[in-house]
Amino acid sequence: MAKYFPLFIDISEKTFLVVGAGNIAVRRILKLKEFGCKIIVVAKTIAATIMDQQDDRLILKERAYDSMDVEDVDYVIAATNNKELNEKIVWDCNRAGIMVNDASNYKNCDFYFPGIVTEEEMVIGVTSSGSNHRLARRVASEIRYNIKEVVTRCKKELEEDPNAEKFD
Ligand SMILES: C[C@@]1(CC(=O)O)c2cc3[nH]c(cc4nc(cc5[nH]c(cc(n2)[C@H]1CCC(=O)O)[C@@](C)(CC(=O)O)[C@@H]5CCC(=O)O)C(CC(=O)O)=C4CCC(=O)O)c(CCC(=O)O)c3CC(=O)O
Ligand SMILES: NC(=O)C1=CN([C@@H]2O[C@H](COP(=O)(O)OP(=O)(O)OC[C@H]3O[C@@H](n4cnc5c(N)ncnc54)[C@H](O)[C@@H]3O)[C@@H](O)[C@H]2O)C=CC1
Repeated sequence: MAKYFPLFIDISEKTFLVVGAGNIAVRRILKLKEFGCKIIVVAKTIAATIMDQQDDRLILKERAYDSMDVEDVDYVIAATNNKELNEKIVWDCNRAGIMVNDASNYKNCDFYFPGIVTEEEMVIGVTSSGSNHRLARRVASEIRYNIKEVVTRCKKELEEDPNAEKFD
């Protein structure tokens, strides 16, 4: 039975702390940015791709993580290449009652980061419930490829006949 429920949360007024700024963290930072939240990044080394994107919604702190960093944030993503450190971040968050995601250990996550597909106002999140990351990626990618056509066609059909339901 699937147990990860896709809550759609308004994060535009929320603050994320992302610890780490390598490949995985950057992928997530760029995706989160599309949803308008404030993001604080703490990392010993920050990837060049986001270095020039600093503004009042993306704060970059190039230094080692400190337990105090989880104070006053709403959600935390632990995405360093040090599993023990990610685990410590999870511990700090659990103690402070903050929702946390550990990119290196599916067992440590309060929430998963899904494969995300957006098309205009439509948002689709894909997860395999932590069971098969490659499959989640593949399925998200296939939906990404088809989404524009599906949304455009459904809109057109609804405009032509709002009562004609194709499927239940
Ligand atoms: C549980 C979860 C927790 C979380 O939220 O972090 C998690 C955990 C882990 N992923 C790992 C590996 C990989 N993850 C991917 C890809 C994605 N992983 C994503 C989400 C999640 N990953 C969460 C729910 C996953 C689910 O739904 O099943 C996606 C959907 C979203 C995103 O990451 O942006 C994104 C597709 C994005 C897209 O394309 O749309 C690939 C493929 C690739 O990158 O090409 C690989 C290599 C796999 C291989 O090679 O087999 C490892 C081992 C790390 C290590 O070995 O060190 C762990 C840790 C563990 O399993 O404990
Ligand atoms: N969930 C997912 O989709 C996937 C998760 N992973 C996991 O994600 C993690 C990160 O992987 P990558 O981004 O490829 O690593 P990376 O090596 O590209 O980046 C690691 C980042 O952690 C930072 N860091 C290390 N020690 C730190 C400290 N004490 N304080 C602050 N920052 C520190 C580094 O400065 C760097 O920015 C790994 O643990 C890996 O197991 C890997 C593949 C996919």
